[in-house]
Amino acid sequence: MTSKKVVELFYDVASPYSWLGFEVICRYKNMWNIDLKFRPAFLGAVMKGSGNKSPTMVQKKVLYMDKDLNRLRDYFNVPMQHPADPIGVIFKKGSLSAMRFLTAVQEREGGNTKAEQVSRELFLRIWNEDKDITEPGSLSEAAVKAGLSESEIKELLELYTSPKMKDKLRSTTQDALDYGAFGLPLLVCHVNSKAEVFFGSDRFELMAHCIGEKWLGPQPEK
Ligand SMILES: N[C@@H](CCC(=O)N[C@@H](CS)C(=O)NCC(=O)O)C(=O)O
Repeated sequence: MTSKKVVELFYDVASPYSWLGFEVICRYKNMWNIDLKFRPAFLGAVMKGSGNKSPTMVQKKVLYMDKDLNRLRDYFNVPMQHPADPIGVIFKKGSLSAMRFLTAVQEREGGNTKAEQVSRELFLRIWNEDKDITEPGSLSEAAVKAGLSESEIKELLELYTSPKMKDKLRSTTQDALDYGAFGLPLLVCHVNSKAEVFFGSDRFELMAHCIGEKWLGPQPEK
């Protein structure tokens, strides 16, 4: 049996395209011979660190993205709805607490299962239910829906604001920048000791080609 290729997914729940990339790679994680590693990162710091500017600074990009995301919702079968105030949600409230919380979930678990469930609940809160993701009560609601126990959640609420989790999120974000990130999602495939880096949720076909796997579209089981 050939060894599994490591694929890292850098994502932020404030990024709708990250949600699309996240759901697609989750659908393929057991179909492809890959070892998927979630890398919760902070988009604001990726933008700043790379000298990029948010696409929302350009009115025509905003109008295009609005249409693009509506089309992609059906194509990817991801239940995305725009929040009433996207700028307030993404920039004023932001995702720093949520990404620290996810960092803590992953650190505590040492694996992917709970991180996957809590990530999905946070994506749903912001991009489907138009609900807060900044307050401890909101993070805890997402964790309850993801099936975490009361005692796990209590521990996570103590852990996520710790210097250790802040440093961990910072270093993951730095890893993304070191791979050349200027936005998210970022997929990094390790092939023959080389890192192949893909930006966006629209590069899976090429990525599959590079790792020698078959691309069956964003809904492979349909
Ligand atoms: N074409 C990509 C676009 C991804 C994208 O626009 N991501 C945003 C965050 S939601 C970003 O980081 N943009 C930076 C840029 O476009 O320079 C896709 O379909 O996934």
